[in-house]
Amino acid sequence: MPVIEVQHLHKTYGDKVAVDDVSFTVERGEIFGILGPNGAGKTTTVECVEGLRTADGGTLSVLGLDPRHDRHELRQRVGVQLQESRLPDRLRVGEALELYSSFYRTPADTGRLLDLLGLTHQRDTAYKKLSGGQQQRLSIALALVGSPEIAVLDELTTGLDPQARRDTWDLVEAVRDEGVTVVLVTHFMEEAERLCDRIAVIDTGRVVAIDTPAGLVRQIGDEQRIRFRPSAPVDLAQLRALPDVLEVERHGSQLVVTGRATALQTVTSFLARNQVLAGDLRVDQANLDDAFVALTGRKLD
Ligand SMILES: Nc1ncnc2c1ncn2[C@@H]1O[C@H](COP(=O)(O)OP(=O)(O)OP(=O)(O)O)[C@@H](O)[C@H]1O
Repeated sequence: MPVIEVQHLHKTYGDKVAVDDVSFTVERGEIFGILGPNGAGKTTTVECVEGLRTADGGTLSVLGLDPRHDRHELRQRVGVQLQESRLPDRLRVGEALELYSSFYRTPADTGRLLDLLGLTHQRDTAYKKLSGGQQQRLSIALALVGSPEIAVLDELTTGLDPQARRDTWDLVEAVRDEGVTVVLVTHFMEEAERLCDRIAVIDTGRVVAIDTPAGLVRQIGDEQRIRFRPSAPVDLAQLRALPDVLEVERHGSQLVVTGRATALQTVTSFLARNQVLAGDLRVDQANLDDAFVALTGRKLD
């Protein structure tokens, strides 16, 4: 049974339609991504799920509860990591965890949580002395301190350097391995691709696709792009006529061939037959970036 069911969610701010028509379900134990550009309506969607905002239309069920009426119960069972959360500068890590623990019926073991999030040595460190990555890890710890069944993490790696980002990804996987269902709001393609079991792609307040990362890429076909510099002139008409080749473009001295999955073998045999060498050969598979462009007609960043 799904732990979250959202159907035809609609939310406006004055005249502005923030969420037009969003539907999705999240199964227990998965990492579910909500991916889309800035302003797509991701945060508004999850805030309605958390009971922090009231939807204007649609139905919501979270752990069998209605966020509109059961906010207090949901707060005990859904951990929320807010975008850009800040704590008082002088509050120490251990103190913050003890304080937040006191809000919950079944608080987590804070020592274990510090250990899980790699903050054991920072227990007595004041918030303002923590690095960006450590502050982010603390905000995840605070989302988990009530032993939630679901954790909602919103833009959790924005502003982190690449290493801290990768460390945070490992942590999210560790959280899921503890049995927590994770809803991850992100506008980073790489993050969604690496972490999520399934992704809802949201654009201008609507869901444009829901699938696994590989499924989203499959939706746009298994095209590949082959780039090389031929050592001798190539007959482009013959190249275009090869099976599996969809398109051939010349970019200066480089040829770019777009083709189906087996196009590489076809193209390299053709070149060998014509005694042409393929210099600087590079093959790119379609990725989630290409899928996003195909689904929404524009790039994510
Ligand atoms: N409190 C508010 N009042 C008025 N408009 C708002 C409010 N909050 C969000 N919006 C607008 O609603 C739209 C959706 O915003 P939302 O924050 O849900 O998008 P998002 O996909 O989470 O974007 P971001 O990644 O930038 O947070 C945006 O156009 C935003 O400007």
